[in-house]
Amino acid sequence: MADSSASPKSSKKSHKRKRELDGSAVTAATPTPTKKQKQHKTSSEDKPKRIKDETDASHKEEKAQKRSAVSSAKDKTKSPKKSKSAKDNAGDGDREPIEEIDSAKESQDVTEKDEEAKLFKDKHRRIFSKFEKSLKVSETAKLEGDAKPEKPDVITAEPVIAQGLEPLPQPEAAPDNLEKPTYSSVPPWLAEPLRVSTEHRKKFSDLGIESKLLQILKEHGYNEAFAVQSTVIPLLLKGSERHPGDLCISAATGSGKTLSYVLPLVSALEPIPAPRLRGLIVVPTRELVKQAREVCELCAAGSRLQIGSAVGNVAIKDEQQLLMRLDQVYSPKAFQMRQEDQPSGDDWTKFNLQDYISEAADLNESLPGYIPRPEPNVDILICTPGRLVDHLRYTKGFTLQHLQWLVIDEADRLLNESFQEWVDVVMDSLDSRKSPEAFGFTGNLLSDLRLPLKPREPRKVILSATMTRDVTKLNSLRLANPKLVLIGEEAPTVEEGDVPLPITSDGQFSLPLTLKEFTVSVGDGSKKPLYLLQLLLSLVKVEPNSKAKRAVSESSSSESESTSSSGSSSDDSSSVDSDSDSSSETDSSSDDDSSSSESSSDSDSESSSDESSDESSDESESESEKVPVKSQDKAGPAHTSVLIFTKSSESASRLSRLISLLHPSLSNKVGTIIKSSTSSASRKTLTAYRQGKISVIVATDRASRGLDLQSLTHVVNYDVPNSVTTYVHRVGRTARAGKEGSAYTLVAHREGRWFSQEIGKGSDGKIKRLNSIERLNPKLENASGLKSRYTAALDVLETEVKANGRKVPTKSKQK
Ligand SMILES: Nc1ncnc2c1ncn2[C@@H]1O[C@H](COP(=O)(O)OP(=O)(O)OP(=O)(O)O)[C@@H](O)[C@H]1O
Repeated sequence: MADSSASPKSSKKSHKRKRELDGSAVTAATPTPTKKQKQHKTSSEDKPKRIKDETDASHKEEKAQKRSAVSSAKDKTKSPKKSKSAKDNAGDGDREPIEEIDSAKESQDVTEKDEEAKLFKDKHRRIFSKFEKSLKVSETAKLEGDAKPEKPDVITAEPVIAQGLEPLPQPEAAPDNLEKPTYSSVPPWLAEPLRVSTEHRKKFSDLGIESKLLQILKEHGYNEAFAVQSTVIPLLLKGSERHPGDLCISAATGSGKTLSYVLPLVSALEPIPAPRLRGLIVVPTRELVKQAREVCELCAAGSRLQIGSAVGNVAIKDEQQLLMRLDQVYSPKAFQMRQEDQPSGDDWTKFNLQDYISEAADLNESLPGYIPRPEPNVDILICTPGRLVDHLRYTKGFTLQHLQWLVIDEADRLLNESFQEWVDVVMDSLDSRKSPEAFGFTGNLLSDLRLPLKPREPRKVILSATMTRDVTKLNSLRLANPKLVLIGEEAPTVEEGDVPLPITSDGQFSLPLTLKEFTVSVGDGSKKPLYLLQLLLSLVKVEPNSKAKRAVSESSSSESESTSSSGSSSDDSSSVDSDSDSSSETDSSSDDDSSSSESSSDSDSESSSDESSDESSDESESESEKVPVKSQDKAGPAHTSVLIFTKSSESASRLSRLISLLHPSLSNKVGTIIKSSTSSASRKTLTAYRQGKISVIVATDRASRGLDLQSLTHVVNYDVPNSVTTYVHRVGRTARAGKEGSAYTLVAHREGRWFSQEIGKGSDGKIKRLNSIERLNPKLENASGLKSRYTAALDVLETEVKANGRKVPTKSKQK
C-alpha cells in the first residue's frame, strides 16, 4: 500500500519537473497504452508480475487522476473499461498466438485485477474526496470574502513582556489651526492701519494748533477739521498723540489732505535767522505745485518762513537765482586753499567755464578769510520730481543736508513712474548727510574718535487717494516706524466663515460720499459726440445766441464769425499743459497724452454714417436740448461746470473744437487743459474758469490728479478711463470738500463689460462707494437734424486738421 501510494506521488513529481523544465502540458508526458506497450508487456513475462502490475496500476491511476482533476466522477469509473476496450481493439494477425498463450492466465488475472481495481477505486475515492473537501473549503473562503492568504507555518515566539518600556505619556495632539490667515504677506504696519471714518470731525482748536494759525484758518473759512485733518494733524504735531515715525495717508480725493500736512509742517519749523531747506514737498504736476504752494503761503502768513517752488517751466538758471543765496562763511584755511587751488589734470574734465567765472567773481566779492557758500534760500520747497533731480544734480550747494520733513503727495503716481529715478537721487542725497563733513567741525571730531554719526532722517509723510500698498515701492522710501492711516469706512464685511480679505497691493479705493455716478450708453460709440452734446446742453446754461441757431455749414462758410477760441486746436494759446517740468518727465508720463495715433472722438464719429430715420425730423434747437439726465443734476444750471476727460491731447483739442462747431453757443464756454508747449495757457484756462468765464473744460488725465477746481459740479468721462485708479482720480475732481458732484461716463457697447466689472463692481470690487452707479439710456433727440450738423462739423474739422492742425482764424480768444 505504501508503495502503490508512493507511485502516483513520484509520477506526479516527474510530471511537475517536466512541466517546469520544458513548459509542456502534463498530458503530453502522460503515457498512454499503445500496441508497443502491449507487446512489451507480453514479451517481458519473465519480469516479476508485481512490477508489471504496479506499472499497470500506476498507469491507470495516473489516467484516473488526470480525469478526476478535470472531469466528473463518471469518467473515473469508466477508466478500467476503457483500458480493457483498448486491449480489445488492439487485435491484428501478428498478435494472435501471444494472446492464446496468455488466455490461460487471463481468468486468473481478471480476479486479481478486479481486486486491484477495487483497491484502486477505494484509494482514488479517498483522494477524490480530499480534493472535493479542499475545493469546498476554498469556495466557502471565497464566498465569505475572506481572502486571507494562508498563513505560513511560523514558529510563534513567546510573547515579550515589556518591562519599563511602556510608551511615554504624550501631550495631546495640537488642534488644527483655527485662526484664519489675514494679511499674511504684508508687514504689520500695513496690515493694521489706523482706520478713521470720513464722518470724523474735530475743531481745529482741539488739534493743538497755535492760535495764530487758528486765526488764519478762521479767516479763510476753515471752521472744522475734516476727518483726515482731525486724525493726521495730532499725529504730526508735538504733543501726547504724536506718532514717532513716518506716516502713510490714504484718503479720498478732495478730502483735505493738503492742509493735513501743511499745517503741521508750518507749525514744526522753528523760525531761524536765515532760511534753510527744511521742508520738501514733492507732487507730480505743476498745477499741484501751485496749489500746495498757495496752502503753504496761507498757513505761513506772518511767519518768517520762506516758501519756494521749482517746476520745469522756468529756466533752471533763473530758478537757481531765485532759490539759492550765497552765504559768506569765515574759513581762513578754506579761503587759502581756494586761493592756491589750480585745476589739476582730473579737474579739467569737469571744468565749467561759467562756474569758474562765477566762482572767481564770488571770491573777489568775499572778504579776506571768508568763502562763499551757496545755500537754498527757502525753508519749504514745493517741486515736481524732475526739477528736484535737476537741482540736486546741477545746482551748486543745493543739498538736503538740513531737511526735516519730506512730503510726497500723490505718492502712488510718483512711485509708479520713474521721473528720472528721483527716489534714488533723493535717498542718495539723504545718505550724503552721513559723511563727517556734513557734520562740520563736530563731525570730523566724532569721526576721528570713531564715534557713530547719526543724522536724523527727515520725517516722511506719504499721501494719496489711491495709496499703493506695494511694499517694495514703499520700502524704497526707507520709512522709519511707519503708520498707515486710512480715511474711509470699514472694508465691506465678509460673509461668515469666509477668510477676511488680506490687503492686496492695490487695496480698495474710496470715492467721496457726496459723489453720484452715472453711465451713459452711447451705442457703438459712433455718435458719442452727439450724446456728449446732449448731456452738456442739459447741464450747462446756454446763453441765447443768434449764432447758435445757425447751421454749421453756415459757420464753415463764415468761419471767422462762428468759432471761438477756447475750443481750439493744439496750437491755440488756451490749450495748455499742466505739467512736464522736465523733458524726461514729460516723456515718462504714462497716464496722459501718449498721443495715440488712433483718432479721438472725431475719428470715431467719422465712421458714423446713419442716423436712425425714426427720429423726429424737427430741427428746433429747443428739442435737441432735451436730454434724459437726472433731474437733480439740472438744478442750478447757471452754476454748473463740467470737466470732460479724453484719452489724449489730440482728442481733447478736437473734441472742444467739435463742440464749438456743433453748438456755437457753447464755444465761448469751452476751454482745454492739454499738453502743449505753453504753460501760460493752462493758467489762462484755469483763471477763466475761476472767474466764471468758462464752464466746460476738456482735458487729459494730466488734470485728473489733485486739480482743485473750485465748485466743479460735473465730471464727464468722454473716453472711458484706462484703469480704476484713473477713474477714481478723474471723478475725484468733483464732490470735493463735502460738496455734491456727479460723474458721467460715456460707455459704448464694447466697453460695457470692462466698465461694469472693473469700475462698477461694488463691495467686492476695488472701489468703495455709497451708491451704486446709475445707468442712463438716453435717446438722441432730433437725430436727423443733428446728423446734418454733425456731418458738416466733421467736414470743417477735417479741413482744419488737414491744414496742419490749424483751425480757421478765430475771431475772439477767451476773455
Ligand atoms: N477743513 C476744511 N474746511 C473746508 N474746506 C476745506 C477744509 N479742508 C480742505 N478744504 C477744501 O477742500 C478742497 C480739497 O482739499 P485738497 O485739495 O487738500 O484735497 P485732497 O485730499 O488733496 O484732494 P486730491 O486727492 O484730489 O488732491 C480744497 O478746496 C480745500 O480748500
